[in-house]
Amino acid sequence: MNPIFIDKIEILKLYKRVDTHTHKGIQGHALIIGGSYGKIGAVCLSSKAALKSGCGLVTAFIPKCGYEIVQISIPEVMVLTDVQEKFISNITFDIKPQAIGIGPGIGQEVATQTAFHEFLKTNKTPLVIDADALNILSQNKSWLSLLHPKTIITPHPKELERLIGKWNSEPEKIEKTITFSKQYHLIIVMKGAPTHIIDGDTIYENTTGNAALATAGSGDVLTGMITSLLAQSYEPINAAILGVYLHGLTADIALPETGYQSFVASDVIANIGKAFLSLENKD
Ligand SMILES: NC(=O)C1=CN([C@@H]2O[C@H](COP(=O)(O)OP(=O)(O)OC[C@H]3O[C@@H](n4cnc5c(N)ncnc54)[C@H](O)[C@@H]3O)[C@@H](O)[C@H]2O)[C@@H](O)CC1
Ligand SMILES: Nc1ncnc2c1ncn2[C@@H]1O[C@H](COP(=O)(O)OP(=O)(O)O)[C@@H](O)[C@H]1O
Ligand SMILES: [Mg+2]
Repeated sequence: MNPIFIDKIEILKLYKRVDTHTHKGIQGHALIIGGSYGKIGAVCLSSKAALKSGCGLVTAFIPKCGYEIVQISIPEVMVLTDVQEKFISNITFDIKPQAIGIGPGIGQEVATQTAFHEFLKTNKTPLVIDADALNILSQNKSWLSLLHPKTIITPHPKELERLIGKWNSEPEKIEKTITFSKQYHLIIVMKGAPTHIIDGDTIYENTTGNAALATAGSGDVLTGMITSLLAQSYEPINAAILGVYLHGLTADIALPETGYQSFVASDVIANIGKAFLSLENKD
C-alpha cells in the first residue's frame, strides 16, 4: 500500500521532449466536450489548458450559447456546437481526435444525460471524465461498464463519494477506490491535497501543488491538461501522472507572485510553460 511519489525523478522517466520535426497534424488533437448556460467558462479553461499543454489542435464541443464566447476568448480553439442553445443534447462530430475530455460545466439536464449515454455506447477514443459527467455516472452506475479499460476519471472528494459511497478513514477511502478501479479498470485521479492516482493496486502520490489551487476552475484546467497529454500519445497512466504533477507545479511556481488568495485557474494556465521548462533544467 506504499505509494509511488510523483516527483521530478519519476516524471523524467516518462516525459517526452517535443520532436524538432513535428507539426500540428501529428502533435495530437484533443476534443473537450462540456459547457452549459452559465458554465461555458469551464470549457474555455479546459480547452485553453489543453492547447497550452502541447497538443497541436483543440476542438470544443459546446451548446450554441457558448459559440462566440469560446471563439472570442480563445481564437486558437475550434468550435463545434450542439443543436441546443443552453445544454448539450446530442454528441455527434465528424473529426477524429486522439483524446476526449468530457464533463467540465456540462450540467445534468436529462437530455445531456441521454447524450452522454449514447456517446459512451459508441466512443472508442481515449477518454478523461470529469465534473458533471461523473455526477451523471453516479446516478447511472450501470453505464460504468461501458467505459473502456484505462479510462481516466478525475473526481474531487465529493464526486468520488457520489461514485463509491462514504468512507470513514483515509485508508478506507483508498481501499474503496482501489476496488472501484479494479472493478471497472479505471485510472482514478483522486483530487485533493495531495492528489493520489489509483491504477488497480498501484497508488501514486503527487508532490507538487498547494492550497492556491482551491479555486474555481482549477479542476477544469487539469482535465484539459490530461486530455492534451493523452492526445499526444502518452499512455493513460502517464498522462494522468504528468498532468497532475505539472498542474501542481504551476501553483508552486506562481505562489511567490500571487499568494494563496489571488491565484486563479487562469494562473495555472499562464504557468504551464514554466512548469514544462523546469523539466528541461538539470536541477
Ligand atoms: N467557470 C465555470 O464555468 C466553472 C464551472 N464549474 C463546473 O460546475 C459544475 C459543478 O462543479 P462543482 O465541483 O462546483 O460542484 P459539485 O456539487 O460536484 O461539488 C461541490 C461540492 O463538493 C464539495 N467539495 C469540493 N471539493 C472538495 C474537497 N476538496 N473536499 C471536500 N469537499 C469538496 C463542496 O464542498 C461542495 O459541497 C461542474 O460541471 C464544473 O465543471 C466549476 O468547475 C467552477 C468553475
Ligand atoms: N488545498 C489544496 N491543496 C492542493 N491542491 C488542491 C487544494 N484544493 C484543491 N486542490 C486541487 O485543485 C483542483 C480542484 O479541482 P475541482 O474541485 O474539480 O475544481 P473545479 O471543479 O472548480 O474546476 C484539484 O486538482 C485539487 O487537487
Ligand atoms: Mg471539478
